[in-house]
Amino acid sequence: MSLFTRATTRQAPHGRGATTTSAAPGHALTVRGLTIASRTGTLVHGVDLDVPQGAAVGLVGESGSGKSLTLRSLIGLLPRGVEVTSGTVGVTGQLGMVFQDPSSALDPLVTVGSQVVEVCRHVRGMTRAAARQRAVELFTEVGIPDPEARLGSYPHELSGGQRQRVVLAVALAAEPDVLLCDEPTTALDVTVQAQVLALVERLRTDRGLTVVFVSHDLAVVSQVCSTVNVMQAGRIVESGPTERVVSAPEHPYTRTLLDAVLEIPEVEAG
Ligand SMILES: Nc1ncnc2c1ncn2[C@@H]1O[C@H](COP(=O)(O)OP(=O)(O)OP(=O)(O)O)[C@@H](O)[C@H]1O
Repeated sequence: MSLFTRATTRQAPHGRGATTTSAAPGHALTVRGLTIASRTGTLVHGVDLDVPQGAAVGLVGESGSGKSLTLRSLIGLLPRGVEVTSGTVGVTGQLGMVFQDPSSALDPLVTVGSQVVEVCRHVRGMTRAAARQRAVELFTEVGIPDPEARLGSYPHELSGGQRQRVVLAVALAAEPDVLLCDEPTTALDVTVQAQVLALVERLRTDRGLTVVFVSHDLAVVSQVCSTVNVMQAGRIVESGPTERVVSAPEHPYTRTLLDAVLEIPEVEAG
């Protein structure tokens, strides 16, 4: 299942060393000194993050820089053997998570409609009929054509883009306030990726959702996020408004990420 939610007031299993509080006023998330370690050593070193309510904030860095662990720790989903050793995580509202690969996020043996219905019933306490109606509404909201008919489809019967839309519908079924997105478009081709990014942006503005968006691709993050945090080797090395970070990067590593984006040849539309 791709979705995990929790209430702020409940203690989440961040790890032995974490303290959970409410976020600073006006913020959905306030993270201070987040440190994550495994037996082999420290993987994330004292990360600070400020995510204002309703904003889209990006976390960008190459593979292995610690983005996923940072995101997963917020929702208590660190892998076995990895834990938060110190830090404060302030959360206001419910968190929902969308993972990179829609094929593994969805159960291949259950129809996509049932996967949304299950969340509506178990997280929202809806009756079966109300949950089915809600599933149709959510499929419509995320742009799945012929939503009633699509409820009965299995994940393999949908395109990659449609599967990621279903994953978003499953996440939205729990009515989260904050959507944590871990490379949600990486498995998609460029055109579909742009559509899903536009959808995330629309959901943010229409629903007033807060979005935390993780990607290795600065170009992708800059399409969605007004603020970006650049992560290298478990540390945030630069943060700021995306426009400033992209136009006048201060850290050499950010410049390297930008160069990587600029080296990609432009593809003609059409
Ligand atoms: N289960 C684990 N046990 C031990 N070390 C781990 C575990 N998972 C990740 N790591 C290590 O923690 C570091 C950060 O990993 P993380 O997955 O957060 O990076 P990332 O920036 O999200 O990269 P990717 O985009 O490839 O997932 C890496 O050095 C990785 O090898």
